Amino acid sequence: MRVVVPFGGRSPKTRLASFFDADERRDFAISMLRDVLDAIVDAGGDPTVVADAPVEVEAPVTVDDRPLSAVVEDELGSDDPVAVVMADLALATPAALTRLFETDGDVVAVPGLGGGTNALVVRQPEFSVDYHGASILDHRRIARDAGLSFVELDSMRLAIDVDEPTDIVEVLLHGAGRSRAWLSDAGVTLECGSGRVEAVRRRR
Ligand SMILES: Nc1nc2c(ncn2[C@@H]2O[C@H](COP(=O)(O)OP(=O)(O)OP(=O)(O)O)[C@@H](O)[C@H]2O)c(=O)[nH]1
Ligand SMILES: C[C@H](OP(=O)(O)O)C(=O)O
Repeated sequence: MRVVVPFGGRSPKTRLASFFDADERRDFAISMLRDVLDAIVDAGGDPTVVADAPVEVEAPVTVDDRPLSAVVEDELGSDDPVAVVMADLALATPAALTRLFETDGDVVAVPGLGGGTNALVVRQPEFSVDYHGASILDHRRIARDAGLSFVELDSMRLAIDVDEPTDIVEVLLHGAGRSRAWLSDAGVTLECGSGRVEAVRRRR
């Protein structure tokens, strides 16, 4: 399946600014992108990165600096199915993505923690995207208004997009690829106190 991977590489992961400076955030974002691309290829997908600035990865990259929804919208609209998988799904595995690609429905969506839409499979050209905010609600409505079936996939590995420091905890707990290694190299570890487990950074 054709898989579009949007990547905002100019100023990524601003919500992690309490942990990482701008260069580090870009480096970490590229590590996650590479993990996601590997998982897509291992799941039999054919990825294209649609980025707002050039980035060197082992997949074709289209550079387009228009807003996210506009660039993804341009990738939809054909009769062939297309998937959209966000670049910050550091826990994505081939098995989780295979399940996504094989789930039936005019539109299959993986809700992200907090209301986003972490992944989509679109099999009907009448669907359109509206990202940001609680986009899962918008995507449900857009599908319903177009008379399309909208199937939501419950997947822990695809529901966690790495936006906030609490998401870093999940990468340290469950991650295996470059993203987890990058965090360890940056001195980020888990701190288990009396409350919820936290990520902390020991600066060197
Ligand atoms: N092509 C493209 N992709 C984007 C853009 N903004 C975000 N993305 C991608 O869309 C997905 C979700 O991004 P967000 O988590 O909302 O944004 P972010 O810039 O990575 O992080 P924040 O600065 O914390 O909002 C990720 O794959 C981003 O790389 C954009 O303007 N253009
Ligand atoms: C782009 C946005 O991502 P989030 O800000 O939820 O990470 C969304 O999924 O609508």
